[in-house]
Amino acid sequence: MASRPSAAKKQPAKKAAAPAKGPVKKAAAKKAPAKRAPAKKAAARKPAPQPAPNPTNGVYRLVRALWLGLAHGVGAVFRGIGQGAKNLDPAHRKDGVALLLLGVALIVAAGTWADLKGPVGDLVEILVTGAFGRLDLLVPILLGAIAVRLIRHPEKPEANGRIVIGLSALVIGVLGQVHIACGSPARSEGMQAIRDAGGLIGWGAATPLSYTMTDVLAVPLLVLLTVFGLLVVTATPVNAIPQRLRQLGVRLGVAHAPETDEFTNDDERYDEQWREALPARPRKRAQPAAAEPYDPDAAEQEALSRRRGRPRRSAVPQPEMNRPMDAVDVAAAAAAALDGAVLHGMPPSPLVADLTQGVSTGDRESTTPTPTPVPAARPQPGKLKKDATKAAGGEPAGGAVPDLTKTPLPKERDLPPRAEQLQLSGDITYSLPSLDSLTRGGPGKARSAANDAIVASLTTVFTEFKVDAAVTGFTRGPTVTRYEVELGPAVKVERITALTKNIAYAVASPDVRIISPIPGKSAVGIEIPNTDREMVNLGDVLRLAESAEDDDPMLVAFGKDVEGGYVMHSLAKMPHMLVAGATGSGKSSCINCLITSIMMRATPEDVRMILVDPKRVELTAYEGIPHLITPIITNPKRAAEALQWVVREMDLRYDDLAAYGYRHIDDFNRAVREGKVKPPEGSERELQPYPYLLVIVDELADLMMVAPRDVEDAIVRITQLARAAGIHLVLATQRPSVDVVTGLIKANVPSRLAFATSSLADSRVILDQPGAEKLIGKGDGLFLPMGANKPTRMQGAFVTEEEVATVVQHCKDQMAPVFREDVTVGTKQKKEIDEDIGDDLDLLCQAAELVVSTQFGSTSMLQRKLRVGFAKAGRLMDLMESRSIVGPSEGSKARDVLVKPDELDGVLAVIRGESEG
Ligand SMILES: Nc1ncnc2c1ncn2[C@@H]1O[C@H](COP(=O)(O)OP(=O)(O)OP(=O)(O)O)[C@@H](O)[C@H]1O
Repeated sequence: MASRPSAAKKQPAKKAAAPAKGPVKKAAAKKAPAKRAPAKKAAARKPAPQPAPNPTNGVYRLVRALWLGLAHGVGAVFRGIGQGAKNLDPAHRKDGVALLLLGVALIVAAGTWADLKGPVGDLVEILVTGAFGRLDLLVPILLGAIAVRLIRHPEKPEANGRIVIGLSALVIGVLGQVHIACGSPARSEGMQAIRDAGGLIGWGAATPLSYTMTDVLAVPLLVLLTVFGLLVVTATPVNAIPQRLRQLGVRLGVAHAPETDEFTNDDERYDEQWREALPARPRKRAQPAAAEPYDPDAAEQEALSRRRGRPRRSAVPQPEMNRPMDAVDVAAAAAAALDGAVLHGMPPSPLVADLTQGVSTGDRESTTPTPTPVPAARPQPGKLKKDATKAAGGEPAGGAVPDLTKTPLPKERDLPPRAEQLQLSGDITYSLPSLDSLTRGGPGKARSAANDAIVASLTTVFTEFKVDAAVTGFTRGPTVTRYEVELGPAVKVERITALTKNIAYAVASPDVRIISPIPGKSAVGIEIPNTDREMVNLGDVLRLAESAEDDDPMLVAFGKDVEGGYVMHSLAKMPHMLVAGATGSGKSSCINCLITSIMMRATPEDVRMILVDPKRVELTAYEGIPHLITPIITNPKRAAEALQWVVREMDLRYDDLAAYGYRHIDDFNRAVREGKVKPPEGSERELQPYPYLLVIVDELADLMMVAPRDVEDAIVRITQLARAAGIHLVLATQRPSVDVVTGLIKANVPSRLAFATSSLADSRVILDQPGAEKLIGKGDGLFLPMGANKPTRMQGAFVTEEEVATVVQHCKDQMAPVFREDVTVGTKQKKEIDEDIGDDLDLLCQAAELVVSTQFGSTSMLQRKLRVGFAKAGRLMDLMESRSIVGPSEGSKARDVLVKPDELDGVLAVIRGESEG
């Protein structure tokens, strides 16, 4: 009814405008007069006040102008202050609020506690006592507490809302109860009666409840409100109350602190052990941004430059340059230069080498001629072991741990003093298992009735929803078929994606995945699981690799993609991979395929493996294969140690690469095979090609639980550098959460294989995109190799336990594994360093080495060579005397040295506390 007159009013205006402007302008013409009409009316009404008496007109204008000027001025001042306050540092603002609250608390305290007189006192009584009743005394305390909290925790603004809500509930609940407890005075009894009870707040909270439900129900409800307020203020969920009470009891000293978590203890103990065992290497963390695309070359270059940044020292000793050499110098230089091997039949010591190097790089200028440096001979590990054993009175020093890798060298040398490489022992002729040991599958179905039925269903859906699209073909993979849909002109791709649920309904499968577009085609792909899925046999994939005559030993079979092509990749090019998916999704089968592929295609000379299986049952089938360099590791702590060993191995390989001038282990190996590289003269080392080292971890989460920092550090270090050293990681986990697959790990592991995940979040962690949550398990995977930005869907290959057993037996029959004993013994023995050595362990070792290798027990030599004061040198001498390394002092004469150079290793082991255990 109301609209009708206005429509009627508009009508004439429209008509009037229409003939002049034409139809296009109709709308504008329609609106404009309608809007203007009321304005005109107002204008017509306005002139009424205008006729002001003429004589006062000027004064009126003046007063108005003055008033407006004043108002603008005051407004500008306040706006300026407001703007200034906005620009104020948030910390100052918070402090200001807190101090303001403190001031208010002070005033309220004066008004309520001290009965302040005057207008402020009256105001406090009206506002505070009026609102809070007899609990007004608590208001200053409350305000004070809030102010103190604001000052102490300004960084937690998110808690403010919670505290306001909690306090409000608390105050209302308590005051309501006080009101009821004081006899529920009504408004009619006067304001004083209400002030003597719970105040207006109490009255407001209790009266409606009492009125509608009687006091009997009102009180428990108000108690509940109070409890709620208390819980909110203290941020305590109801189920955490016992724990909070226990904590409170512990704080008040009436309860005992609960036992610390076993893992925490373990972690601490483990960290402690590593701190003891590892050389003091600065704990540097690489910080590649997780979001940045992985560039292995850049990462490697960066990591390499960091390595090169560290001072390098020559193993070749150089005598001191700045003053005439005395007898001591000559003895020290000669012992080190001739490497002890000539003089005393013992290998050179890295410490001595470093010491002599330190002598030569003094900060003074050279004045004396330098003796010709003699290249240092390389030590013989076998011999070293024997020596270490001998020194500790016939007991094996440091267990069966080979010396050179057990105590990682603190400094880099041009040539690592070791001859031990991972290698096949003897002249074994190793034959690879025959492909016949793996079952042969069929070629795979090309088309089935199920596919035709789905094409029909899709066509029906498009027709029913009136989408101009048609299925133009499909490619059938083992698990899913991808139907290609071409759209008509001007049909949006979104119309297909919007139909996902309808398509899923029509084909009776929830796992419909839409790819838009199919890479390289102007078509939308709809992946729908096959009702008649097929298995992909590992043997079939490997047969293809064989026929392709690709002899890369690291080439492994992954499965078959949705277009029916076999998926194979070289792990050496990946260069590190993350395999993740929910339990039962097919990870272990994938790992089995990887290991079996390696066994089928590579000799232990080509590829060596470290298998980490914290679940204990997944990889037991591979126990004893010759490709292993250590028994399968099931203890997560040992696994963490093994990763540290891999870092050391990588460092040693890099040392070789640097020393012989190669950039990649493949080039070095080729040169070794062609006899192009020779060990330096005097070295007894026999150069061997380095095998690839493949480290497979079947549950990363278990490792990350035990030693997250060390594992992450090691993984990051390995993944950054190991590519050129021929070391590759495969990390599998069924818990792809951010605390397991951390940003750092992700940023350095560029190839990802996702099997079915339980959530979209997991898919994002693995692939940085959704998709894996739509996979259907049992080997259905999305593969994102390094450099690709769209994952490929594939069905993982499968190898049966019997096939694995046959291949393993073949390998085991040919040779036994040659284990490296030092892989997991890094910290096996708890070190017991004598108390009197204290922090001087390193110095003492250096002193012992210097004295024994020079056979010269002089305190002043220690002073000079170790650059320590007289007191420290004397103390070192005393420590050596108490360990029977040197004899007693004979005045100004040098002391007798009681240890022969070939016993030095044992003595050092004893000093380091490694000989027992
Ligand atoms: N590629 C595959 N082809 C066919 N079936 C498979 C494939 N992969 C896995 N399956 C089936 O799924 C089952 C579970 O696979 P698998 O043990 O590899 O899962 P998982 O992800 O390792 O689980 P968990 O983490 O619990 O060990 C297997 O027993 C097998 O029947």
